[in-house]
Amino acid sequence: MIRRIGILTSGGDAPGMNAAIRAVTRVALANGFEVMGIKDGYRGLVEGNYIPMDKSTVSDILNRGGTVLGSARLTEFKDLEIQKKAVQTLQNAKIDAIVVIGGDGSYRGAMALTKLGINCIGLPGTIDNDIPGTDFTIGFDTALNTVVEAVDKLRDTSSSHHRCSVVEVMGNRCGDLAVWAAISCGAEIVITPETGYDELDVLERLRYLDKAVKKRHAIVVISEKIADVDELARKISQNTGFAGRATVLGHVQRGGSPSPRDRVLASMMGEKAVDLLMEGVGGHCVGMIDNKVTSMPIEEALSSPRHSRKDLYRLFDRLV
Ligand SMILES: Nc1ncnc2c1ncn2[C@@H]1O[C@H](COP(=O)(O)OP(=O)(O)OP(=O)(O)O)[C@@H](O)[C@H]1O
Ligand SMILES: O=P(O)(O)OC[C@H]1O[C@](O)(CO)[C@@H](O)[C@@H]1O
Ligand SMILES: [Mg+2]
Repeated sequence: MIRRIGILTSGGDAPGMNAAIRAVTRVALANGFEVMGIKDGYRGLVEGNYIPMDKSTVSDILNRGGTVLGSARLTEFKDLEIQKKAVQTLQNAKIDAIVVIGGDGSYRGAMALTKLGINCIGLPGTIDNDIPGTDFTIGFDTALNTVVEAVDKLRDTSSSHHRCSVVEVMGNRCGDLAVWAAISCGAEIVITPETGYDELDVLERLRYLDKAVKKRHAIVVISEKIADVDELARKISQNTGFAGRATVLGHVQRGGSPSPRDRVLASMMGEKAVDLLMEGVGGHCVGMIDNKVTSMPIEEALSSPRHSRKDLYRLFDRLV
């Protein structure tokens, strides 16, 4: 019988994590559970850094970016001995179950704890949209809005100066932020882990857009960890009619007030997490698939292939 539920946020923070914390807390309290907030992800969990949560603790956080519980990366949490220590600390604090809000790495920690007897439910909180088992992660929509706003602004100035803006977006080896932004902004080129990267092709295409199509500007949206964007911008200036400029959007993409869509997604997922724990389920993650809140074992989610994005890339190609 579960009496006290813990909540933690782990990995890179994402807008909407607070909405999830609020939903888990309020639904759990309404069902008669006690709730403890665990600070700074698995680090706070191991150190016993816990705070009691009541209804007012989660007031005024729905609209706030980041995570009020703090987040961290603790590599040592992969170690079985550390996990056992964490379980002991949780038992001392009488925490019987945990909702883990984070990415795939955080899910693995949740799976490990469940195997050691603490039922955990994972909620997908990351701007990268790189977690299998859900169509959308909490934070993706807000980050996409941030990227689109920035690219729209870059387009204005690029157009005035006959420039090509190379915009690097996050994604941690997942191209979703880049391709969704590229479609939303009418970018000329998108480069992601899915498209691959050939510098000569990019330069040739830009020369064509300049000379044949007579574009006043060009936008290249590129996922992080693929190329040195300053170097690419230099090559564009040297080898095409555009002056190249690179912008790395960086951590600005992780902040900001969550979009209504992320708030609702997080709230629905938070509710589902508590429902699952009440049913005695552990080691599952919550997802939104075809507009329905679902759940599946974390193991299954992490081993299933990601949905194909072919349709999105085909659409992009047909629109340029
Ligand atoms: N295999 C694992 N076993 C146990 N714990 C893990 C494992 N992998 C990661 N973790 C824990 O989860 C934390 C977060 O993982 P990671 O840094 O991969 O981020 P994430 O949850 O994938 O989020 P994001 O990628 O969006 O930033 C790690 O610092 C570690 O504490
Ligand atoms: O905040 P950090 O540790 O620099 O991590 C950055 C990484 O985290 C994310 O923002 C979220 O996973 C990735 O997009 C990015 O690669
Ligand atoms: Mg990850």
